[in-house]
Amino acid sequence: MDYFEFRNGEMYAEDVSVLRLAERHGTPLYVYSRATLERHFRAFDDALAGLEHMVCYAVKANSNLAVLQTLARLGAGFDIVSGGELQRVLKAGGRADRVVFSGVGKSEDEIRFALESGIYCFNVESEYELELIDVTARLMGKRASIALRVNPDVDAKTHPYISTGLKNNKFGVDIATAEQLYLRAARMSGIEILGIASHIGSQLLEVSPFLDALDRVLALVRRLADAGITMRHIDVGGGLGVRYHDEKPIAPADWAAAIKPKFEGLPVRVLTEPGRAIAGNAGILVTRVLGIKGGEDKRFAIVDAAMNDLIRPTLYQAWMDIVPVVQQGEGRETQTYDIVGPICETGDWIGKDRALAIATDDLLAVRTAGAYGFTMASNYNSRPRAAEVMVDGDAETLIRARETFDDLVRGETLLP
Ligand SMILES: Cc1ncc(COP(=O)(O)O)c(C=O)c1O
Ligand SMILES: N[C@@H](CCCC[NH3+])C(=O)O
Repeated sequence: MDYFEFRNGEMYAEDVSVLRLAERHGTPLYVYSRATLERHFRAFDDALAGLEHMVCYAVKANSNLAVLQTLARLGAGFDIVSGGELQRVLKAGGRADRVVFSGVGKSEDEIRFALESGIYCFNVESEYELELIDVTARLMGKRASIALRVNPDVDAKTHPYISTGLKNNKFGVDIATAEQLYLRAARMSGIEILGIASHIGSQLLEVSPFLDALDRVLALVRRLADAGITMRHIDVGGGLGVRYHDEKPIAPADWAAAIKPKFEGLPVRVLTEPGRAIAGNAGILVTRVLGIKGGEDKRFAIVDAAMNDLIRPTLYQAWMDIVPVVQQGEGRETQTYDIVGPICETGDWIGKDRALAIATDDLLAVRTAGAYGFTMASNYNSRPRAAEVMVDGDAETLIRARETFDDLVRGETLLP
């Protein structure tokens, strides 16, 4: 559910007209709803009530500072995958001691920055990384808290590009060899073992892969306990899906109800790292129809948003809902369009074969664009990145200004 609704045929973001937002801030424009972000975070937090837990919002989904600040104020933890994301969390007022640092390729600089900042835990993804964290921590006179991110080899039944927990995915430590690595870690003086993590993929629409992965993780937890290594937390990774089209997402409460019995009698803290399920439906991308071309065989609506603004359709053949911001019948016949951007790539499309009653200058909203929208944007074709606006009730704040042409050449040097 979200707070983008139609009133008298016109789309509203909470209590603000999307048409007005586009007039004020131009297009393409990302619009976020603060109430939606808050409600989704609370849905996870409430669902895990009764268990000691920490909901670590996956910053990669949407790292706008105001988004992070909104969640930090609710007491969120954060899942980061780079030093840049840590910087953003700290700048937004997030607490370092609620940060877990995932990612397959942490650099020494990033590890040092995380240790200096006092993060809660590194999710370690390989033996060489464990060694690097150990050495770095010792040189700094510190001990690094870690969890091993184990790869449970479970099919999450999602798009191959966003599956993370299969043996042939690059993520994590093979669960079969993890016990040996824990035993090594236990002997490292720069390392303190805190827990165990796994992550099986994103946009998951079934609970069973979570349960399969958890069973494998818990079997390892028991073996480790026998070896004298106790886990203080278990990070149950795997991102709940959202509705882009006709998917039936799992509610956080149902997910929590399914996993809770597994933790009965286990004195551990439960962590989870939702990104898309918190931010996805909290955002739309507003774009203007620049013109229409083609005829009977093929019609294109050229819009001012492109794959540099929203790459999900191009990258994953993702279906994203596209709706007119103002539903107006007059002078508009419903036709089938490919909705394409101005970028010089055949693959630059936002939607294909969409039946829409639209005309030049109309505004369209791409729904469920709050996650992996702006964060995956680029300057390809030297296009300035879009502005971002946060709506809160009937108030709005420009939380990131549109880039200018000057921004596009800033920081570069001509040869002498
Ligand atoms: C380790 C880790 N944490 C969190 C996420 C966020 O996933 P989602 O946005 O599906 O919740 C991902 C993405 O797959 C991930 O790999
Ligand atoms: N960027 C992906 C999800 C990646 C999840 C992170 N491992 C998407 O837009 O669906």
